[in-house]
Amino acid sequence: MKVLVIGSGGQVGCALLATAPSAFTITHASRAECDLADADAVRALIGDASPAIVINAAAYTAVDAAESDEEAARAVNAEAVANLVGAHAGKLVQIGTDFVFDGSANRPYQPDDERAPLSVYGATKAAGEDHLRPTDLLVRTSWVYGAGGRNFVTTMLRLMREKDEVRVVSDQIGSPTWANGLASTIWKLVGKEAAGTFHHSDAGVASWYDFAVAIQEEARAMGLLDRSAPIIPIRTTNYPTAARRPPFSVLDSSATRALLQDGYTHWRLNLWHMLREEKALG
Ligand SMILES: NC(=O)C1=CN([C@@H]2O[C@H](COP(=O)(O)OP(=O)(O)OC[C@H]3O[C@@H](n4cnc5c(N)ncnc54)[C@H](OP(=O)(O)O)[C@@H]3O)[C@@H](O)[C@H]2O)C=CC1
Ligand SMILES: Cc1cn([C@H]2C[C@H](O)[C@@H](COP(=O)(O)OP(=O)(O)O[C@H]3O[C@@H](C)C(=O)[C@@H](O)[C@H]3O)O2)c(=O)[nH]c1=O
Repeated sequence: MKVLVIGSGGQVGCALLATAPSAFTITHASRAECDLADADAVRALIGDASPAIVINAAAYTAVDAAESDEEAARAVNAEAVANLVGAHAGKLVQIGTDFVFDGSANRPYQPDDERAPLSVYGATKAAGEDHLRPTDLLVRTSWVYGAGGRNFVTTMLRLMREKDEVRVVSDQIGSPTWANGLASTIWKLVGKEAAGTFHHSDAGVASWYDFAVAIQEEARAMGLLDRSAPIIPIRTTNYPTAARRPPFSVLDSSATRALLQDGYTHWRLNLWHMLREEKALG
């Protein structure tokens, strides 16, 4: 079966290419090959590739920059999804975010829970979800990181090498998720011909502070960091950002796990796997 992976230069796009099962014939396109905001370019790409399934891993993911760049964020996160649906009669697989929720829940978010995004990024991603058809597949995930990508883990490793101390918010709770595990779940859902909305996050919850502490501990243990910087827990109000973020955005992935009949992997174990890959990249 022919699958076109769009956004192949991003961290999830790379992970999808790295984990693609041999049963699928993969073609892929990066931003340089197709600007998703250009409806004609999208039509041409899909016409040339003639895939059965399109996986869209491209997005405007700069959460703070989106607050002052709404048009560009909407073009990629929402209008491009409409362009893809318009150009492709077969299944579209779209990747969604925990940031469509406002974080006021006192239990993990279910796929059909009400969305109430706090940020432009979250709002434009929610608008993108609204373009999907019942036959399409939406996989929402959270706090994604992959080796070689731009993400919280690689930012922390840099700050821990450069700074005398690192201050990290301890009052935003979520589930860090390894891009490779997410990609494997997407391929399994595609293999099962799943449609509708599914959640996939790694098991366990953490604050960004907890995550930073684990990153330093694991990176020190495997020799990826040769010094430790004090990590100071702070409140969100003491780390002002352009975008508001949900204080609690844990996703309930149990329906996904039940359908796939596979287990959860704890985020800390997947962090170790990612750091091993990061070390191998040098
Ligand atoms: N990162 C995270 O924590 C989370 C991500 N997600 C979702 O997962 C998906 C993948 O994210 P992730 O891999 O982390 O993000 P990345 O930022 O690593 O990758 C996104 C890719 O999209 C490309 N892109 C941006 N604009 C366009 C455009 N106009 N046309 C074509 N390509 C474009 C980027 O290219 P370039 O680099 O050249 O700009 C980049 O290669 C997204 O839908 C995101 O919303 C969901 C939850 C958490
Ligand atoms: C770099 C840094 C960030 N922070 C805070 C800011 C923020 O509240 C939190 C995470 O920061 P980041 O900007 O790295 O991550 P952020 O871009 O908010 O991550 C989000 O990205 C989008 C794409 C998603 O879909 C979400 O699931 C989520 O992963 O940590 C600190 O407290 N100290 C620091 O030194």
